Amino acid sequence: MPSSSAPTVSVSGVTLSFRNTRALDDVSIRFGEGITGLLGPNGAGKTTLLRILATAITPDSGALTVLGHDPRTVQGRHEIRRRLGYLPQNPGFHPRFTAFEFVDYVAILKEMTDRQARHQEVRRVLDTVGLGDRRGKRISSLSGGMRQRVGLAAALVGDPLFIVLDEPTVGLDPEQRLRFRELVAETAEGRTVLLSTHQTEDVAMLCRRVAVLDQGRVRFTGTPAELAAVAEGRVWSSTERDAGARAGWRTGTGEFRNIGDPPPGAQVCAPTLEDGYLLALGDTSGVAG
Ligand SMILES: Nc1ncnc2c1ncn2[C@@H]1O[C@H](COP(=O)(O)OP(=O)(O)OP(=O)(O)O)[C@@H](O)[C@H]1O
Repeated sequence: MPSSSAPTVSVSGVTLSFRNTRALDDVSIRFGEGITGLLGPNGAGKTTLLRILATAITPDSGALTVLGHDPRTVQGRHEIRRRLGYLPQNPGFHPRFTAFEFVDYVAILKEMTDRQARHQEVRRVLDTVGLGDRRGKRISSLSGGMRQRVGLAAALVGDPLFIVLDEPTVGLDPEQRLRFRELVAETAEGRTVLLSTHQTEDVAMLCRRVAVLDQGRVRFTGTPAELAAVAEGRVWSSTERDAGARAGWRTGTGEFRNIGDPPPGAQVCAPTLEDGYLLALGDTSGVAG
């Protein structure tokens, strides 16, 4: 994916299967500094791609570099891990850990051996995510939004250059989502962030670039505005459900919003990112870039 800055992550022809499931099929994507959104429905392969980039698993074939290092080599994996912040979908918090203990534990795994410097860093990242005054609280006693912030703090420890966030806004209420997005936007400065989500709102509000993944394949890469433009002239309203539409749904006004190829004389509407995303799913004609 072209970017205004040089790509820091480059994935080329990556394929990975789990038994009979091809989770990723010839995936190529490049991105640089700033936040790139990885949008896709459940089972699209987002987590699998993130886990590969986080050096947790290795693809069956294809090439990739992260910050100039190849995760297929031992040395490359080591170099990437030293510069990586990873918030997995289920961070596996030990419920009896306090926020401080959990982030400290992650800092130890990141080889921060100087206890005093490490504790200072743990306090810094907990302050960054607004949990400085809760650091002694057990994770089991924190709200979902606060737990996600503990996860983000753990991803930020050690000041990583590449941050991977796997569906970080799932389960958050609208206010928590806003707060979390703000935090991610602030921490993305000067870093490469890859954020997987199935919420187009996350992408619209946060991302400089976006890739759509569906059934293990890249269906689109570009800017959020370019993704919305995929639906230009392909969204129309009608009073009855339009059987010829690829998809249609009733809106708050009682009218139907349809996407696909509009019939002659249709009342065409301005497209949204969501329309572009829905059209990009499973539709590669003139879309993948
Ligand atoms: N460890 C595994 N063993 C077997 N199949 C797997 C494994 N991990 C993922 N898959 C399968 O690979 C496909 C892609 O899964 P993946 O979790 O990467 O998708 P996703 O886009 O992250 O979905 P979700 O939004 O539901 O997390 C799915 O069909 C999934 O069932």
